[in-house]
Amino acid sequence: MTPPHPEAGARADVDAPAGGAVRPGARFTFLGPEGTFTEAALRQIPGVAESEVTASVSVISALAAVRSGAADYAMVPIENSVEGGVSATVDDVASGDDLQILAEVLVPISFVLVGRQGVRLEDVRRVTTHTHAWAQVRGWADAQLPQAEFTPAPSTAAGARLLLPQTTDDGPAIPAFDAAVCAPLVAEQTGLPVLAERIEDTAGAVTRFVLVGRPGPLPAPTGTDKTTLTVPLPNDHPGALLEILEQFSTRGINLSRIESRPTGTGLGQYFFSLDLEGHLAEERVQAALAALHRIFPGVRFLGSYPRAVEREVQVPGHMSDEAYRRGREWVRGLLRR
Ligand SMILES: O=C(O)C(=O)Cc1ccccc1
Repeated sequence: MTPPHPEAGARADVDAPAGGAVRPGARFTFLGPEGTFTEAALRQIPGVAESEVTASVSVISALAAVRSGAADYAMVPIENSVEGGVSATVDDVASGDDLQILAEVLVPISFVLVGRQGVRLEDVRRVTTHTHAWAQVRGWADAQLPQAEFTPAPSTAAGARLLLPQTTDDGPAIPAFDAAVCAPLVAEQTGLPVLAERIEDTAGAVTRFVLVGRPGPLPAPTGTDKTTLTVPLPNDHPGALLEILEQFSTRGINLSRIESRPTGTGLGQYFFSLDLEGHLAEERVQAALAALHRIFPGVRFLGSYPRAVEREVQVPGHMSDEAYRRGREWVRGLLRR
């Protein structure tokens, strides 16, 4: 198992009472199979070791299992410090039945190249792995494996398993791939030989994973929280992006991620996926969301949850809950005159 990142951590608590994150006896799923970075993220959630855990073959099927009730929570990758957003996750949570993020987990990422039995580094021609892993080793592969052709796999661990001895009805078959890029743990789990270690182009890369459930009570505010939203961007609304940003800026709300994604309905149709620093329990966050909803009724709330890296949110004095309350009371007083 990948050791926890020094800054990693998730405060979802399986024993948490109502208002806490994860229910006891919950069933979990993750982007599998055994040995993915996503599994390493899931194992950081307290109580998972004693819970029912099943592997899903893709992000989409993990989230579908939560929507259908086949699982209560899914761990999926959402963002990488080198490669950016994981589109399968960002897009899937933005449409269909509502889902809710309950926790985030950071996992440090380092890759090895494993080979099928008997293959040497210089013989590698066909490589497979997850597209996000390939994007993070492309420079190394260009230099060390200039002849190699890349084919995407559903996950790093799924790609590595394609190198194991295969048998068909006609007897043993040579695997379709020579090598795969995966976590060091997968080499231990499968016994596949390691052809090269630490092959990532950028040392210190971190992937952010989210634990997703069906809509329910919010994890309690901790003072170091994040809220995730998606906002459709009407293309007949001049200044729409500026108006979205203004709702946060005028309320002193910092954004920690913002990315645009095509809606898939036609060229020029986009939505924004963003994380803001703060919790829905805070007045300034409520005010920003209410304003966003007036202007963009399609805004979707995807959860408020503790940040993996604790960093107290600095709220300007005039944006505090107390300042909002005083303002409201003053106006009410005027109406009572
Ligand atoms: O394929 C995996 O192991 C995953 O969990 C997805 C992924 C791939 C590459 C970097 C981080 C996460």
